[in-house]
Amino acid sequence: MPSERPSPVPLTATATGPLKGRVRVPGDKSISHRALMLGALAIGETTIQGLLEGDDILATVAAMRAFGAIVSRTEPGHWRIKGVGVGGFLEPEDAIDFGNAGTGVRLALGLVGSQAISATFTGDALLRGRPMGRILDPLRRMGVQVLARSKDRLPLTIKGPDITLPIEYRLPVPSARVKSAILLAGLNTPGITTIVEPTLTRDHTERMLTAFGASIEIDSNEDGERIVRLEGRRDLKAQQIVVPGDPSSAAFLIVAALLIEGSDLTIEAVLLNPMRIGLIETLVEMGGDIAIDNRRTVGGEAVGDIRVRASRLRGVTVPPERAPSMIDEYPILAIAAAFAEGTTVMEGLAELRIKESDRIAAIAAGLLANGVTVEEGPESLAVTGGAARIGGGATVTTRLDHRVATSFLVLGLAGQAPVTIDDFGSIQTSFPEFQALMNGLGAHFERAGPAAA
Ligand SMILES: O=C(O)C1=C[C@@H](OP(=O)(O)O)[C@@H](O)[C@H](O)C1
Ligand SMILES: C=C(OP(=O)(O)O)C(=O)O
Repeated sequence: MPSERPSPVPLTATATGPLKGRVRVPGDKSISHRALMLGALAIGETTIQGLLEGDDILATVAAMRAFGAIVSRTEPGHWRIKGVGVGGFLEPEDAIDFGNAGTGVRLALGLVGSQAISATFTGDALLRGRPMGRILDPLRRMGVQVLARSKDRLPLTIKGPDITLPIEYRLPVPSARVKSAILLAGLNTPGITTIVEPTLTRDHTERMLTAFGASIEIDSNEDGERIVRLEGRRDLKAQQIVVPGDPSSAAFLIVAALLIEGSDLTIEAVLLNPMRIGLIETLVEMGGDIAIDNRRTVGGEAVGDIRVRASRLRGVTVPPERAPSMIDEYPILAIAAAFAEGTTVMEGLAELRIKESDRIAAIAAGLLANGVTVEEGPESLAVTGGAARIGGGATVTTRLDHRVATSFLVLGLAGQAPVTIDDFGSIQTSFPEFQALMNGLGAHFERAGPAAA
């Protein structure tokens, strides 16, 4: 299991030539977690093609096995999962270790919370430090018991009642994971579980529940808020799922191609769910030459090929209401902003303080170390770009955060001087192929010795 990480290994990225050709990125992380979880509850055998094989998803595979689902890998990216039926999870013998996977554990707490079993969840040091209260509070209202040594942090044990209560829950924060955890708990809850969503968030759970044959309705109320109603205790039917490319991974290639002169890169078969494309919208506003070809629908999700040509960017103000559609992309947007003419202001970033790391602080410190002008606010970041020389051999502290690590490697590839990250191990969680894929496009990375303590 990924809980104890190997010693950190620094990696240096140096300026690379134009990125050209056609590439694919690994499967979407959000959809990969959900496909395994719904497959584990469905009747019959679900097949998944294009599953992300990063550490986060492998932790979900192990968890679904521990609850009784039969999961096998038939070839790279191809998996089969035989479900146990709604309400059929077995009580696991050992603690379920989610490593670094914040999404995995939060969705699983919901999925397992309404089963009449007891299960203990844990994770690596970073995950044990992250708050789980926003998931546990609604689960407690459904009747789930929670036992935690330290308030609402891992490791913790949950015990589902014989019959969970359906709730109506108005999301206090725009979080797809909170919404999804409650809907997953609703699957084994008699009656109707209702979510009121004042601000839209990614809707992969709703789309996939529909595909698996759940009884789910989506509506809006007179205030324009989105209402999701799920009737529980209905069978799910196994599906054949094709996971599109992860736009949050494609984001690194998109920005690299925009910044590196002479690039003309196409990233094929990327998920284009409207709640995931805020970064593309922002980069186009900044003057990025980005075109979408071959638009199609795959398994109920919009997909397309993204063609990116190197462009001169200018700073913009990114409105706070766009945050849910690009929440994991601010680190790489900040790198793009460092090369843009003028200042890019990013607002409404409160959620970034509680991701794998405090991402506002991590990005600001990394950019400052590389000579970029940054202003950090409690919920905002302003980056002034266009400096003559970006990078300078500075070592960036990634705080074990995969998005921070990958973003600063892109800075090194696009900048005038090399950039070193203190550890590239975290990239395994979401984009294990990053280095090989970039090498294939001509990029060069150098491994240094172990990081100084
Ligand atoms: O639902 C999901 O799969 C995710 C939702 C987002 O988190 P929040 O829902 O907490 O905003 C995102 O940051 C995370 O990487 C994945
Ligand atoms: C926040 C993220 O995910 P998680 O919390 O699942 O690690 C992310 O992938 O950027």
